Amino acid sequence: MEVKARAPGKIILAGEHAVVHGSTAVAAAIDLYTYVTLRFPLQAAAENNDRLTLQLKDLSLEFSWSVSRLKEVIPFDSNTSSPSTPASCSGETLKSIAVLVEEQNIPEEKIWLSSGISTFLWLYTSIRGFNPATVIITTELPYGSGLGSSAAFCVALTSALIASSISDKTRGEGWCSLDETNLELLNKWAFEGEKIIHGKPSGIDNTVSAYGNMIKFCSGEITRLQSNMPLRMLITNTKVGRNTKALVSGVSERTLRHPDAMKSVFNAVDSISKELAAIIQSKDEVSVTEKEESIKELMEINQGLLQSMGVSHSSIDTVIRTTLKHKLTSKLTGAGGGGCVLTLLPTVVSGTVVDKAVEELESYGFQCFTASIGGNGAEICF
Ligand SMILES: Nc1ncnc2c1ncn2[C@@H]1O[C@H](COP(=O)(O)OP(=O)(O)O)[C@@H](O)[C@H]1O
Ligand SMILES: C[C@@](O)(CCOP(=O)(O)O)CC(=O)O
Ligand SMILES: [Mg+2]
Repeated sequence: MEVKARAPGKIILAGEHAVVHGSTAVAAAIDLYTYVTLRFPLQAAAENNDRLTLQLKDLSLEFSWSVSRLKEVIPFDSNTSSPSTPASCSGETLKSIAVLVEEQNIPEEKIWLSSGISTFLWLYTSIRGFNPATVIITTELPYGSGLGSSAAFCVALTSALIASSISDKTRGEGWCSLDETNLELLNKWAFEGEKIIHGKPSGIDNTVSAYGNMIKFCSGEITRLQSNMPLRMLITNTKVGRNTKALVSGVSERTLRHPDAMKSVFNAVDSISKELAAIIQSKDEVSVTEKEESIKELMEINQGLLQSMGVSHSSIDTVIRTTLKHKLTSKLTGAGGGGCVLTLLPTVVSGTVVDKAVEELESYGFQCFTASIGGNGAEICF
C-alpha cells in the first residue's frame, strides 16, 4: 500500500516570536511543499522485512531501524498513547529516541537533522505503532531558513500517517484535502512534532501548513483571512543558517530579564498584526497604493520590534539596506537570526526596479525568489 501527502511552507507577514507570547500574528501558506511517500510492505513481505526506513531523498540520506529494536528502546505507554489522542513526547521517551538517532551516525555537518529524525520516530510510532514501512521525504523548502520547513515536515508526515488508516481510499483523483476531523487531528499531532523541533512553538506554522490560506492566529485561535488586495512579496534567503529553537529561547530569556519592557514590545506587535489583517481584508474605498503604504510602515515597525527582541542579523540588515536603496521595504520572516527576508513588491513598482534589487541582492550571495501566497494546505493522494 502506498500513500502520498504534501504540506506547504509559510511566510509570517507580521508577529513572529511575539505570537509565542500570546500576541496576534498573520501568516500565509506558500506554494513550496514537503512531500511524503509512505509504503507499507504486503503481509508476506513484512515477515521478511521488519524495518522502518526513512529516506531523505534531497540529502541522499537513509536511516533504518529494525522494528524489534524500536520496540526494545521506545517505551510504549498504552494509557497515554493512541493515534486519536495526540500526546506530548515525554523527556524520558525523547532520551530513548535520541539513542536510536545516535545509532544512525548522522554526518557531523548534518547534525541539525537529529531533531527532525527524533520527531519522525515519535510521530510514526505514536500514530502507526511498531510496523515496518519505507518513508520517503522530499522538499522544495530550504531547511532552517524561516519558511517553516519543520512544520511542513510534521504536517506532511502526519497527513500521510493518518491518511494511511482511512478506510475509504478513492484512487486516481490527484491531490485532495482531508476532512475537518482528520485535519484537526493531524494538526494536533504536527504541533506535538514541532514541540520536539522548536521547544516552545506557538502552533502558527503547523496550523497554516495544515489549513493553507492566509490566517490571523492568536493563542491557538485561527481566523481565515480573505484578502481583498493583491499581495506580492520577494523572498530573499540570506543562506545564514540558524535554529528556531535557540532563537525562541533567546527571546524567552530576554522576557524573563525585562518582563515589562518586553510586554510592551509584544503588545505593539499585537496591534501591528491586527491592523495588517484589517488592511488586507478591508473592502472600503481606500486605494491599493494607500493600503500598500500602510503595510510598508507596519513592516518597518515590526522589523524594529524584532530587532529589539534580539532576533535580527547583519545579513538581514544588508537585505533591508539594499532594498531600501530601491525604495522597497523589508522585514525578516520566521525566527530570524539569518534565514529569509520578505520585501513588499507594491503594484506600482516596475519589473526593472525589482530586477535591479534582485541583481544587487544576489551579488551578495543571497538567493531571491517569489512564491504564490495563500494557497492550499495539507493534501493527500492514494
Ligand atoms: N524534510 C525534512 N526532513 C527531516 N527533518 C526536517 C525536514 N525539514 C525540517 N526538518 C527539521 O526541522 C529543522 C529546521 O526547523 P527550524 O529550525 O524550525 O527552521 P524552519 O522551520 O524555518 O525551516 C531541521 O533542522 C530538521 O531537524
Ligand atoms: C519564531 C516563530 O514565531 C516562527 C518560527 O518559524 P520558523 O521555524 O523559523 O519557520 C516561532 C513560533 O511561532 O513557533
Ligand atoms: Mg520551524
